[in-house]
Amino acid sequence: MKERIQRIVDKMKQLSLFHRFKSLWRIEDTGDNLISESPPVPVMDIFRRFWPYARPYRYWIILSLLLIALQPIVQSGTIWLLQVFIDSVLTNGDFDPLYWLIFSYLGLTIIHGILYFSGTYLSNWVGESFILSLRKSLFEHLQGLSLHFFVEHKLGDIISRISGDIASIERLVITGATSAVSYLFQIVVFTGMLFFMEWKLALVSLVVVPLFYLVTRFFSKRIKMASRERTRREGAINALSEESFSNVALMQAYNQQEAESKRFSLQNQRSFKAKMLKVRLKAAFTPVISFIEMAGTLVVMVAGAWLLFNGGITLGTLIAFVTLLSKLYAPVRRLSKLLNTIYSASASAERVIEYLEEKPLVKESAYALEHPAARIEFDQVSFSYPDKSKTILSNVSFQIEPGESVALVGSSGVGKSTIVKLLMRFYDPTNGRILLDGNVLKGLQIDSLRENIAVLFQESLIFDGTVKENIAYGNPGATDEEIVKAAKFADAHEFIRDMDNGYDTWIGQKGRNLSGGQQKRLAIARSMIRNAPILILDEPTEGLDGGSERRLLNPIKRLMEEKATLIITHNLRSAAFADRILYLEEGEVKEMGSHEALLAQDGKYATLYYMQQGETGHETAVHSL
Ligand SMILES: Nc1ncnc2c1ncn2[C@@H]1O[C@H](COP(=O)(O)OP(=O)(O)OP(=O)(O)O)[C@@H](O)[C@H]1O
Repeated sequence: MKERIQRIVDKMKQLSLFHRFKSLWRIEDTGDNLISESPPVPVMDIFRRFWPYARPYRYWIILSLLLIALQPIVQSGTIWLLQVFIDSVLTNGDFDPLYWLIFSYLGLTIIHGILYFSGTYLSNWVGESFILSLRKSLFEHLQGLSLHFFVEHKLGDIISRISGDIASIERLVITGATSAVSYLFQIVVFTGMLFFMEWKLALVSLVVVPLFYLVTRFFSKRIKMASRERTRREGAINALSEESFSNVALMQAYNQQEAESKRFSLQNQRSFKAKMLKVRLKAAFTPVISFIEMAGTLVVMVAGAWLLFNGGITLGTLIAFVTLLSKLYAPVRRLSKLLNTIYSASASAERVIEYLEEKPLVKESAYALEHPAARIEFDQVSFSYPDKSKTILSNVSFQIEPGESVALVGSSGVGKSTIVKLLMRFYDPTNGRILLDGNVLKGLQIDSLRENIAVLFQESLIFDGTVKENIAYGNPGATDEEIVKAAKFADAHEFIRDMDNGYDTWIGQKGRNLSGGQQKRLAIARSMIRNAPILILDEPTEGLDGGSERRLLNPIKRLMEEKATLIITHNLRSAAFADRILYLEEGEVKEMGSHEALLAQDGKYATLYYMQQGETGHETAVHSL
């Protein structure tokens, strides 16, 4: 016998049945962290964290609870009317109460309808208003985070948290809390009635309460795990879709559709597995709870029968007790199910809390700078990116006087764009100071600093809107005349006029309906209309052919007039017309001076310059301007 059992156990091990059964209820660790898990937060802390958003609606929540609670009372009234109808009208043949019975029945049905409509409408209104204010505040919070946050996090996942995860929190804070209150209320009332009816049997019926608790805890924990996995995978699916479709040209040009589909399917399969685990858990939960309920009822019936035969209670009390017990189990079951919903919603809440806890890297200050002359000074500035050990800039010092232009040149990755990011306060220096008109940048209100800067990014950032809207982005209060003037300055007026709807032409997502040069000129017009005393030009002629480049140089020079300008460029023809040039190497300023002075110095700048001239094979465009 012992051997036979051992053989069965061995066979089970061989088939790894036990392991397979266990793995049916677990999330397998795939080690794939496309979107990492958010830190766990206890449910009560989540509730406390989000309650302030629901607080303004607390009286409406109470009213909707009342409306919901009144509905079963009215329904019970209609059942009572039916009883009166059967007992008085049908059984006794007394037709007197018939008229008031009919009117009362109609009246109660109308009242029930009104209660149902107002209760449903109000509870949904409260829920949606909560989502509205939470989503708005998360959006505003994210807008205030540093650029670094958006470098570190996937855009698709951010969108998935703003849209899907936010809505789940409502199920926890509003629907969850209000339903929990109403179920608890029913449980307290029914338990009180059971004790009032027969306290000994009531005590016996409580035997299964710890079982309810343990089973619910077991399932809730696993449902939460599955929900965390599911929301994480949904974030990954969004992130992959966003990435693939925003690089659709690259994907198609390199025939990467299949590889992208594989990556996408993998995340979908993991999301599917997590969802199926959740379904298994939820589907298994209901029969397990029913089994406990039945066990509780059986225990009560056995104890009741014993009490009945020993003269402790009457048969009527026993039947009424068991009927009432089944009424108690309904809210208990609902409460247990609700706990599962709350735990699964808490997985989404953790993802939102993770973002809400993020703080901007740069601290805001109160001092707003008005109309600066724009004298910029970098004083022994050193910098490393957060959590990175590599020093990107070390002891960089230079000044830009009002109206002066300075070009930053040097090989790729030397830290030119990083200097701009520091000037715009996307980051603060690790050491040293940056000053504007003698004020340390860290002590200035960020908005007031950026209001005084017009920036022409390397990649012309065009958004889905009209030509007019894209130019006016630099100064939302600009008049039509000012927009046209800026476009003329930027040599953009001609091509805009030739478009189907002129300045009202829709230019499509990321300006895909425009050529590279046209996008650049629109971006110049936008910088122009800002009329800020500081100008930053990041690779202004990058990616343009010689003709387009020459056409752009004039508007750029016009844009630079009377502004403190910082130009980043690899193209030394564009650098040459700056008043001063800073040659950077390994995060340090190696040479500084005018184009002519640096050529006379015959150092690294001069070598690079002559090398480029040799490559392009023609004289500097500067002299031809
Ligand atoms: N967000 C970031 N986190 C960590 N390192 C970064 C980050 N951004 C840039 N770097 C690193 O900082 C260094 C300087 O980058 P930066 O963009 O300033 O160079 P650059 O001189 O402007 O280069 P390019 O001429 O190619 O545009 C590079 O080594 C880059 O890898």
